[in-house]
Amino acid sequence: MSNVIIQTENLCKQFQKKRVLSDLDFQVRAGEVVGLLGSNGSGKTTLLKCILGLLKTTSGSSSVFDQDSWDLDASAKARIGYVSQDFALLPWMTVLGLTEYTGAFYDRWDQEFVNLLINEWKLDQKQRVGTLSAGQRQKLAVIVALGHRPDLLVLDEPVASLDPAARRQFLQSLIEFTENEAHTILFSTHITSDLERIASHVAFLVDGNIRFNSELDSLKNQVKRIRITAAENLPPSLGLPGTLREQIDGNHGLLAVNDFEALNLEFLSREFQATATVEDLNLEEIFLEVSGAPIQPEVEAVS
Ligand SMILES: Nc1ncnc2c1ncn2[C@@H]1O[C@H](COP(=O)(O)OP(=O)(O)OP(=O)(O)O)[C@@H](O)[C@H]1O
Repeated sequence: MSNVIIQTENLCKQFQKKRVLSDLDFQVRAGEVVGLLGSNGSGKTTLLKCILGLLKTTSGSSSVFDQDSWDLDASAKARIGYVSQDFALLPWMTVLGLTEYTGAFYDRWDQEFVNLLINEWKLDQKQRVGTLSAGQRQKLAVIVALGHRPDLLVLDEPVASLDPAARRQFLQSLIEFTENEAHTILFSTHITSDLERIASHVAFLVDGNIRFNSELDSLKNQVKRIRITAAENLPPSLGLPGTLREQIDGNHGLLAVNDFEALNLEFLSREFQATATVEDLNLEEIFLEVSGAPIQPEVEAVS
């Protein structure tokens, strides 16, 4: 059996004349916790909805559990948990009532696990859903999505309304959820620190396409910032492979590269009599480099 859970090939999504996703290839394998990072309006929600068959792709293909996303059968749908950004919960029900009501739709609903999460996340079982705060409602929506212990959990900005303590607790529960059983999680976020805490893989959505989709650690080994000081003025471009950004100012250069391991630093000293300092980047800095957003480090070498 294939361990590919999600697969898109040449996926395009257009709204009227506006192209949001363009020839997008993406893969998520069993057991991965993938954080989808992208700026506002980059198409994260659109991609998640195409994957889940809630939006029809304009062209290309998308599948989940080897089934066409647009044509998922009931058994495939039962293996998915999804929390959208604009989730709706029945306001007149109590917290407990809503979970029990939802559970009736699933064969493998785990009310004991649900009750545990309600307690851990400090929700009041008897409170009416309509009177919950935005953060409490978000917690409940996630609990409802977890109750049938889905093989694939898709969360669109799951922590947007949660305060830092609640975010930490939520992420801890999510980690436990994935550690105990082989679950696959795809979640979109713009909070890179959360992503660093729980994701095994990171995918950047930039200009309608997935720019990187790799393990978090290997991403950090690949993408580096390099400060160069040469004996004489440097040319406008050093022509290094995998350059994401290049700023040259006289004999100083500041580069970001996406394949540091393949880079031959000796070439720099030979060609330009240059010395190079290599800097590690955190995930936020990597995203800014990959997405081509303006960033501010000085070109001058640090002493
Ligand atoms: N139904 C729609 N009709 C027309 N345009 C749409 C529709 N849905 C989304 N869009 C547009 O597609 C683009 C991507 O939107 P999407 O909601 O997928 O982005 P996002 O990355 O999830 O953004 P955010 O981080 O702000 O939630 C936006 O420019 C949005 O205006």
